[in-house]
Order: sequence, then structure tokens, then C-alpha cells
Amino acid sequence: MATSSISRVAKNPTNFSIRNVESQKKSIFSRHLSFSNSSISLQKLSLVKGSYFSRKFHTTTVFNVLETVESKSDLLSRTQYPDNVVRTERPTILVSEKLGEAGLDLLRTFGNVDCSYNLSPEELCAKISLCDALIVRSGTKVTRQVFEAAKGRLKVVGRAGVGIDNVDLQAATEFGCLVVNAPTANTIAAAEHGIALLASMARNVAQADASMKAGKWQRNKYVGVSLVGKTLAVMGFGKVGSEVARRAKGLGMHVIAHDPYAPADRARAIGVELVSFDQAISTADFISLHMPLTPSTNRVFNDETFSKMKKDVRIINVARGGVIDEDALVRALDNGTVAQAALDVFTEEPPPKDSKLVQHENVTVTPHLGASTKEAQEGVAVEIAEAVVGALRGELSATAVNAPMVPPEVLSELAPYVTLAEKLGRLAVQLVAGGSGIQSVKVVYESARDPANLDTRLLRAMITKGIIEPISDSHINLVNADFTAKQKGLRISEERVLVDSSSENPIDSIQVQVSNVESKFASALTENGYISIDGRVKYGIPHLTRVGSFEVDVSLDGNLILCRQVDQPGMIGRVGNILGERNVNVSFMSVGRTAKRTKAIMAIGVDEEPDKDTLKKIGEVPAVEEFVFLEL
Ligand SMILES: NC(=O)C1=CN([C@@H]2O[C@H](COP(=O)(O)OP(=O)(O)OC[C@H]3O[C@@H](n4cnc5c(N)ncnc54)[C@H](O)[C@@H]3O)[C@@H](O)[C@H]2O)C=CC1
Ligand SMILES: O=C(O)C(=O)COP(=O)(O)O
Repeated sequence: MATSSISRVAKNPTNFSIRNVESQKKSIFSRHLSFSNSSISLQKLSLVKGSYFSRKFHTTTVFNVLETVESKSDLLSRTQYPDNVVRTERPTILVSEKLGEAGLDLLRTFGNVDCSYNLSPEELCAKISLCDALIVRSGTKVTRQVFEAAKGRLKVVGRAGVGIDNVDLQAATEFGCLVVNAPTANTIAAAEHGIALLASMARNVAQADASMKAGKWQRNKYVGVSLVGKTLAVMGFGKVGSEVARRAKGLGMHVIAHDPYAPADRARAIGVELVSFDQAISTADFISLHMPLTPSTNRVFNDETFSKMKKDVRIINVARGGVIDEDALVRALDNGTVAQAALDVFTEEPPPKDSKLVQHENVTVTPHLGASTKEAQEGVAVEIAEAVVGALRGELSATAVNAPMVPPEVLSELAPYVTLAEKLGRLAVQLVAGGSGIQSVKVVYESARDPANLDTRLLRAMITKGIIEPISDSHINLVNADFTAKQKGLRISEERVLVDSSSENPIDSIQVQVSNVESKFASALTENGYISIDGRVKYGIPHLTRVGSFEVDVSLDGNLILCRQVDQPGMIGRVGNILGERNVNVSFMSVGRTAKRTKAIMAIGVDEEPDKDTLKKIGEVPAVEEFVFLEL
């Protein structure tokens, strides 16, 4: 008989009307009674729905659909606002490194932009709890401390460039913060810088320039090497690597590449042979690095790998300093294995003033200038501003780094199922008797679609949200759903059941099963002993269609009383009277039973939350065997 202590969500009268019409006019099961007196016609309903869908569902991203769906179903627990508050004020966007004006202008049309450059880690942590978004380049370390200091307000980190090795992605994910980058706008700039370093290193341009400025004229000292006919190994054949390869081919070089993930046909198309790591480094005259810094590429160029290189090899690094063991490189330069190196990036930036590597006479250096052209900086600024604004609007950018991508057409199709999934999660957790922790949840999707064509990650995230949020202070979104579930020891498994129906709808029904728990409403348990509830989307609106082994049919909105009683005449009237006397408005009622005159379940939708006394009175009706009050 316990009732739940879950906090209420706001109500929107328009949605009640829609639901009432839905209940009244679209009842499918014979014993479904509607207590609605709504005068909205079905035609009007479809108009409302039509305009709603056509206006909103052109959107292309996950959070936008979540926002749309949630505002439609009156949930204020918005995915992207962890403090459960719908913010109406302009968001604050902190830009911690120089960003192109076009990007800043775009950001200013949407939020308050705080350009604070050269912040110390402490200053960044002090500011961040006042910010909704942070935009960085490679110079700002977005550490776990930053996410902790944000106190849940920071919703998106935008990296105005490619490399995200300066952002603690694991921490971002744990804190439900989306990370987006600008992966395309500086590709050419980085490739051109790679080629500039290659050519200037080969012809000693920087050294000769410094020598002349020191008053010298050393023509014999600075004899260079030619590029034509030499072998260049491109390590990392991604966007930058392939542009470098293309340009090097134009200089008459023989280009090979190593990239465990690059498709061979892409390489073949520009006349580049993909080879193994060892083959690349042992045959190349020049080696150009273009792989990201990850645990597996960290210091991949070290004493051992330098020793496998051809004598007098020349190395260019426009990727990340950390892929080279810099002390080993100094040794390789000193012992003559590596003739020259041209470096734009360093393990520590800026490197120490007395760095042997930077000071080495055979090394050409630039201070991380790969992306620093006017064109690239305007490009990344706009690219990242669009991504950040989109994310703050509730959209999931196409350049999200720590969240799954769900194609736009899948998103709009799944929208009503997203609401259904969250509500089933909310209901399931409220049916669990206090004290027994949920560890294992199984979700069964019935669908006529080929499982390969059914992306359920979004639904699983929303079921997780529905289950976890009411019983904890965690705030779940698509970024952190799986992580949070795992952290709380909640295992969510999924099963797809192929059914013989129209594949026009992505899903026929969703069943949520919670096993190894006690229920505060025993009728929700199946004969196998687990809590089981089913839901469907009918005419765009989520419905609860089964509780345990009882079929019901109620639209999922407002609050719900589930009663199990002896199936006998007069029960609906008796319970309805108790609620009516206490001014609790019944919005719909549905009765389900397994057999005539045995046991039945009554599902009663109520607009107001009945007080304890009212619920007690319902419990005292002699034929009522158990009941539970649930908030959706
Ligand atoms: N110096 C600068 O200012 C700039 C530096 N960069 C850096 O250049 C690097 C590449 O950037 P993009 O080409 O845009 O990225 P990308 O993601 O298009 O390419 C990276 C490639 O590296 C490959 N890769 C991953 N692990 C590898 C491994 N162990 N061995 C060989 N290849 C591996 C990937 O398969 C991918 O094809 C990044 O680290 C980025 O941060 C990018 C732009 C400017
Ligand atoms: O995009 C990248 O990965 C870069 O390294 C460019 O860095 P930056 O934005 O110039 O600090």
C-alpha cells in the first residue's frame, strides 16, 4: 500500500486535452472508459498533432527530439539541464582561447560570450560553474577538476579544432557533458604546414635564415636534400595525412602510408600504398606524423622504433608531441639515425626554454601553428560555434565526440517511443518495493523490423533515465546513460522480438522487466516472478498496455492509480466516488482482467495527486486487494 515519494512534474492543460480526446475517441479495448468531457474533436487533435509534428520533427538531432518530446509530455526534467530547471535566460559561453570573429559573432547571437584568455587552471575552475558551454583550442586543459567545478551546469565543451586529447572525455561523459569538435576546417592548414616544414627542413630554410640574420653567409653549411623521388611515410592516413600525401605526390615523392583503420581503396585512389608500421618506418626517407594522441600512439616513436629507421631519416610532426618520446628523439638526432626533425607540436606546450630538442641545431620548430591560418581559424570558429549553439539548443551535433550518432530520420521516427521508454522506466522503478535495489532490467522490443534496422540506443538511454532519475540525484542523458547505469550496478539487457505486423512503425511494443525484486503491487509480477509492464505508442501517444499478466489501456500522462480488486459490478463507481468527493479529477479509467468475475486491475488516471486519506479510503473498499499510486 505504500505510495511513492517521487516528485511531481508540471502539467500542461493542452496535453491533457489531447490525452482525453485520445482516451475518449480512440479506445481500443472494450472496457476502457473515459471520464473526459473534452470538446476537442479528433479532427482538431490531428491538426494539433500535424502542426506539431511538421513544425518540430524536421529537427536532426537527438537532444532536440528529446527536448521536443519532453516539452510535449510536460516533463521539466529536461535531459540537458541537470538541475531540472528549464533555463530561459541566455546561456553563458566561455571562450578560453582566441577564436575567429565570425564564430564569436554567431555565439553572441545566441548567448553571453565571455572571452577570457590565459586563465590559470584555478581561474578556469572558479568561472566554470557560471558557464553553460566552454570553447577551447589546444591550450586549455579541460580536466576532471573542471567538470567537477562546473557543478552540473556545463553542458557542452567545444574544441575549436581536431585533437581532443586536452579534454578528459571520460570525465565529460561521467558528468553528462557533451564534447564536440571542429574536425574539418583546419585540415588543409595542417597539411600545408606539414608540407612547409618538410620543404623548409630539407633546405635548411630556418637555420639559414637565422644564420644570415646573425650576419653570416654560409652557403656550404646549408646544402639541403632533394624531395623528388624520395619515400615519404605518412603515419596516420586520415584527413590531414591524406592531404599531405596528395601534396607530396605533387612534389614527385613516393608516398606510402600506415594507418590500421584507413581503407585501402582511399589510399589507392591517390596512389598511396598502405603498409605495416615497421615497413613504413624502415623504408622511408621522410616520416610525417598524422595520427591522434591516444594511449596506443603515446610515444610510439621511441628508442626501439628509431633504431628500425633508415639512417638519415627526416621526421615531421604536425600531430601531437606525445606520439614521440622526445628524449629518444634527441638521442636519435645525436647518434645520426635521424638527420633532421621539424616539429610543430610538443609533449609540453610551450616546451621548457632549455629543451634540448628545441635547441638542437638539426631541429626546426614552430609553436603549434598547424591550424593557424586566417582561413582555418575563421572556419573552425564557425564550425565550433554552430556545433555549440546546436548543442545548447538541445541538438546533438554531428561532431559529438562522446555520444552516439543517431541519424535524423531515425530520431524523428523514434520520438514518441522516447517518451514511452522513459515513462515505462519511471513506472517500473515505482513498482519496486522500497529496499530492494534494481540490478537487472530487460527490455523487450517487439517489432516487425529487421533488428539491424532498429537503433534502440536512444530508447535504452531513456529507460535508464526513467529508472534512475526518480531514485537518485543523477541526471541522465544520452551521453552518460550507459556509464551511469554501469556505475550503479544496473544491467540493462535488450531483446528484439520479430513480430508479424506492419514494419511502418519502428516498434510494436516495449516491455520492461525488472527481475530479482519485490513489488509493492504484486499484480505487476508475472508468474516467473519479475515485474513486467508493456507499453505501445497509439496514434503518436504512449500507452501502458499491460501490467504483469493484466491487459490495460491507459495513455501515459499525469498520475496513475493501479488497483487490483475482485472483478464485480460497482467497483469503478465506488472508487470514482471516493476520488470525486475529494475533488480529484479522473481523466481516464481502464479495467483489465484475466478471466470473468475473478481478479481485475483498474488503471485510473488522475489529474491531481490524491492525499493520503483519499488513498487510504480506496484501500478500505472491501473488494480492493491492493493498490499503488504512481507518478508519471
Ligand atoms: N598541429 C596542428 O595545429 C594540428 C594538428 N592536428 C592533429 O593531427 C592529427 C590528425 O588530424 P586529422 O587528420 O584531422 O584526424 P583524422 O581523425 O582524420 O586522422 C587520424 C588518422 O589516424 C589514424 N590512426 C589512429 N591510430 C593510429 C595508429 N596507431 N597508427 C596510425 N594511424 C592511426 C586514424 O585511423 C585516422 O585515419 C590529430 O592528432 C590532430 O590533433 C590537426 C590539425 C591541426
Ligand atoms: O586541431 C588541432 O588538433 C590542433 O592541433 C590545432 O590546435 P589549435 O586549435 O591551433 O590550438
